[in-house]
Amino acid sequence: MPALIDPISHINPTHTAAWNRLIDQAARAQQLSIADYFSHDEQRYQNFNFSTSHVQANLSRHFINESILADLLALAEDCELAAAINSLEQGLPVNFTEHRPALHCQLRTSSTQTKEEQLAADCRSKMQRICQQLHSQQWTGFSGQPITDIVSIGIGGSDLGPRMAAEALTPYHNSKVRVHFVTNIDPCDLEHTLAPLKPDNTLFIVISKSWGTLETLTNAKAAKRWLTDRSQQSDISKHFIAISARTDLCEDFGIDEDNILPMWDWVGGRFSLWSAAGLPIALATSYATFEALLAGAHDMDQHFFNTPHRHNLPVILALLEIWYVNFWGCSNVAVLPYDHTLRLLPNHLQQLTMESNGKSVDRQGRPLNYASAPVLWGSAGTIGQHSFHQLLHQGTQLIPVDFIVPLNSHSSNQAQHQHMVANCLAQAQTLMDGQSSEQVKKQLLEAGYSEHDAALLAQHKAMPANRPSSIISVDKLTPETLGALVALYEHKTYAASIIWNINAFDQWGVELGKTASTTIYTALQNACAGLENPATQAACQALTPPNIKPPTP
Ligand SMILES: O=P(O)(O)OC[C@H]1O[C@](O)(CO)[C@@H](O)[C@@H]1O
Repeated sequence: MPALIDPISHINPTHTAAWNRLIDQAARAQQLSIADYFSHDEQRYQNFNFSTSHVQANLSRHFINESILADLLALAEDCELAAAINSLEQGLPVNFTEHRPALHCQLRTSSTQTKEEQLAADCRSKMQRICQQLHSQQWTGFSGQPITDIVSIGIGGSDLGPRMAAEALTPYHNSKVRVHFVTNIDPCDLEHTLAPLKPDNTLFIVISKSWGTLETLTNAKAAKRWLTDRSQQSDISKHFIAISARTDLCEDFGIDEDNILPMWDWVGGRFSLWSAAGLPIALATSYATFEALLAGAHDMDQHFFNTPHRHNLPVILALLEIWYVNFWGCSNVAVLPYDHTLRLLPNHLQQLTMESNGKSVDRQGRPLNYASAPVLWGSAGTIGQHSFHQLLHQGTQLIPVDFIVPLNSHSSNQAQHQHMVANCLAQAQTLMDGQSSEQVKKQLLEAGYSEHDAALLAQHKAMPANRPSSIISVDKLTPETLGALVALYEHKTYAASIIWNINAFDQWGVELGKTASTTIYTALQNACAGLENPATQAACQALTPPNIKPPTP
C-alpha cells in the first residue's frame, strides 16, 4: 500500500488566535439581540446579502457583524482554507485516507483538458445516446413495446441525489417515460413499485459504484427475477442498464457491455449525481436539462474557486456553521425548502453533510477537542410549520435555519405561491422577533382575561426571539439554479471540513454496520449461532422462537 500523504495542512482550529477572539465575540453577541444589530446598521440587510449567478443569500438575521465576520474570516485564513480550496480545484488527493482526489467539479465542466474531464465527456455522450433512444421510443423491450417506465435501483449517493433532482425538476419531466426509484432492502419497496408495471415496458437502471452494496444487489437480483420470470434470460440486455466502477461485476450480473456506464473512484458516492448516476434525472427530464444542471453547478464551482472569502457564499455559510456549532453550542441545523418539489433536498443534504463531516478524529487521527458536523434535518415548508416548527420557536435548543425559497413559481397560480413566500418570510421574522410575555399579557388583558390568567398564559404563549436564519433564494427553480444550490452545499461542506481539520471525503463509519448485518443475517438462518453480543443474541432468539421456521434464504 502506498503511504498516506495528505496535501492539506494540519491546523487545529482551537490553536489559532482567531478561535480565541471568537470565544470572546460569542460571549458579547449572546448579550445582544438580532434586532440590536439592525438598529445599529441601516444598511444591514444589504450588507449581509450575498449573490452568485444563480443563488442569493440574505444573512442579516444572524448574530454577525463586520467584526465577527472579520474574525471568522481570520479563522479561515489561519486554517489555510484558500490553499485547501486550491488543492480541491487542482485535483490533489484531498481524500488522503483513500489515496484519492475529489474530482466531482470535473464532471460539470465543458473542458476536456484533463483525463478525467475527457472520461466524463465520453460518458455524457453515452448518456445522451441512451436518452435519445428512450425518449424517441426506439429502445424497445423484449416484446417489441417501447419502454415507458424506468426503475432506478441504488442507495445512498446512488439514489438520494438523482431522486432529489428528478423530483425537483418535475416541471421539466417529459411525457415519454416515468422514472421510479427503489432503494430500501425492505422487499416492499421494489414490490410496490413494480406492482403497476409490466416487464415488457420496464427498464431497470442499477446504480452502485462498488457493485457490492447489499440493498442494491438484492433489489437488482429480485428485479432480474421479476423480468426473467416473464421473459428469457437473454432479454436482460434490453431491460437493464448498469452504472458502476466495477464494470466486470456488472457483466457477471448479465448486463450488456453496451449498457454499462462508468463511475470512478475519484468521485465520492454523495457527489455522484453529476456523473452517469444522474442518468435517471436526464431520463425523467431531458438530456439538455441534465446539462443545464451541470452548468449551474459549474457556475457555483467558479464562484467558490475565484471569489474572495468575504463574498464567497459557500465559505461564508461554512463559517456561519462553525460560529453556531463551535461558539454557540448548536448541535442541529434545519434546512426548510419553501418549494414542494425541493422536499427531498434535506435528505440529500443529510448524506452530503453528515456522511462527509460526521467525524470525531482530525486528519492526523487525533480525537477532536471540538464539535464537528451538526445534525441536519428538515422538510418542505409550509408542512413543517404544522409539525416541528413548535420546537424551532419555543424549544430549548437554538437551531439555525436555512430557508430556501424560489421567488417565482412554475405554477401560474402566483397568488397561491405568494402564500408560500409570505410564510417563509413570516417564519424568519417570527424566529428573529419572537413575542415578549408583556406584549402577550397586554393582549390577553384586553381580551378580558384576569390578571392571574393573563400572566400565566402569557408565559406559555411568549416566543423567545433571536433564533437565527438564512434566506437562500433563487429566482425560479430551474436546472441551473438547482445545480448551483446543490453545489453551494457541497462546497460549504468542504470548507467547514477544512476548518474542522477533518477529511470530508471518506465514510469509514458506515462499514462496520454492513459487516454486522451479514453476520446477523446468517445467524437468523442458523438458530442464532455465532452471535456474541448478548442483546443481539436475545433479540435473535425473540425474533425466531423455536416454533417459527427460519426465513428461507
Ligand atoms: O454506490 P454504492 O457503492 O452502492 O454505495 C452506495 C452508498 O453507500 C455508501 O458507501 C455508504 O454505505 C455511500 O457512501 C454510497 O453513496
